[in-house]
Amino acid sequence: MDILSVENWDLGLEMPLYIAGPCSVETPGQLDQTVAALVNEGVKVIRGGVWKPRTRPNSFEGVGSKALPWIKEVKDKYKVKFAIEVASPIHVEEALKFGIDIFWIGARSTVNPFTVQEIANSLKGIDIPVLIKNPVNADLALWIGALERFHHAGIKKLGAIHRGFSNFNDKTYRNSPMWQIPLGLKTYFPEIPLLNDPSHICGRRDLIPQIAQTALDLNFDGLMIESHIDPDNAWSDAAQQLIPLDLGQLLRTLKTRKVDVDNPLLQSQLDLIREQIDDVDRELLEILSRRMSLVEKAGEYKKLNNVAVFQMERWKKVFETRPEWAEALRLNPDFARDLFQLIHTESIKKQTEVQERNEQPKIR
Ligand SMILES: O=C(O)C(=O)C[C@]1(C(=O)O)C=C[C@@H](O)C=C1
Repeated sequence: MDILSVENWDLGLEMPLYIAGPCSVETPGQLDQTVAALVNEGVKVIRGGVWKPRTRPNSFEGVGSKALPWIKEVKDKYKVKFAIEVASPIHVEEALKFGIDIFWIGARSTVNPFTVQEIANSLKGIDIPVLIKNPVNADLALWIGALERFHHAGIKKLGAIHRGFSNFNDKTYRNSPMWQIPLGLKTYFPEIPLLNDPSHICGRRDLIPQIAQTALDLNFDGLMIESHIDPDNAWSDAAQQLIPLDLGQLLRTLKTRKVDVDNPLLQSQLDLIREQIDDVDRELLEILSRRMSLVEKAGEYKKLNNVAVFQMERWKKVFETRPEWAEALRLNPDFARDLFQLIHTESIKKQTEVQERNEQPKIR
C-alpha cells in the first residue's frame, strides 16, 4: 500500500506515537484539566470519545457534538493534536468543522463493511489520518478489508490500532490480545503504523504497563492509552483509565527496542542460534511428516473396515495427555493444546481424503 509514515502526516509527530486522553469527553472542566495534566507529562496527541458506541443501551453514550467546541478550545489553548472516533459520515462532517486532527474507526464499526465503506466514502478527497481499530472478533481479513477500503478512498495517512478481541473464556483481559493477529497484519503491511491500545485489552489499570511493554517489545509503532484526571469518577471505563501522572511515569519507564541488530558480535551470535533453529524446524517437519504417514495408514484401515474417521475417545486421550507431556518438558500446556488441535484437524482432513479417494459418484 502507498502509505505515508507518521512523520509525514504534517502534524509534527514523532515515533513512537503516544496518544492519551479520556475515554469520553465529559465536561469542559474535565477536558481542560485532563489535557493540561497530560501536556505536563509530555503528551502531544490527545484522544477523547465524543460519540460512544456502547454494548448496552442506557449506558453513557458520549456527550456528542457539543463536545467539539470544547475540543477546539483545548487544542488552541494547549497546542495539542486531537483524535476522536467517528462512526458515520455525519460524525465526519461535524468533526471536520472543528479541526479534529486524527480520526479513528472503532472496533464495532470495523466489523461492518457497510459502515466502513460509508465512512471511507465520506472522506474521499479529505487529507486526514485515519486509525483503524481491529474488529471485535478475531478476524484479520476483516481488519485488512477495512484498511483497504480507506486506502481505496485515497487515505494515505493510515494506521491500525490493536485493542484486543472479544473472548468469552478470557478471565484476565477484557479483550484478549491474541498477538498473532496484529503481528499477522504487520507481516502483510509493514508500512502501516501499528499502535497498541492496552487500556481496552486490559480493562483494569494495573495490567496496562505489562501489555504496553510487550507491544513495544513486539515492535509496535506506538500506544493509545486512556487517561482521566479523576478515573474513579469517570463516566465510562473507570477501571482502566490512568491518572495523567501515572501515565507520564509509564511513558518514561517504557523501553523501546531497536528493530535491527547493529552490533556485529550480537549479529553473529544470533546467526548461530538461527542456524540451529533452522535445523530443529526441519526435524520438527520430518517428525510431523512421519506422524501424518501413520495417520494416513490408520485412515486406510478405517476405510477398509468402514470405521468413522473421527474417534472421540482416542482424541480425548490424545488431547488430555499431550499438555501433560508438554508440561513435563517445561512447555506451556496451552501451547500443546493449540498445537494438537491443529494437528488433529489436519489428521481428520487427511483421513477424509483417504475415505473419499475414488469413492465419489461421478455427477454428470
Ligand atoms: O487414533 C486414530 O484413530 C487416528 O486416526 C489418529 C488421530 C490423531 O491424529 O491422533 C486422528 C483422528 C482421530 O479422531 C483420533 C486420533
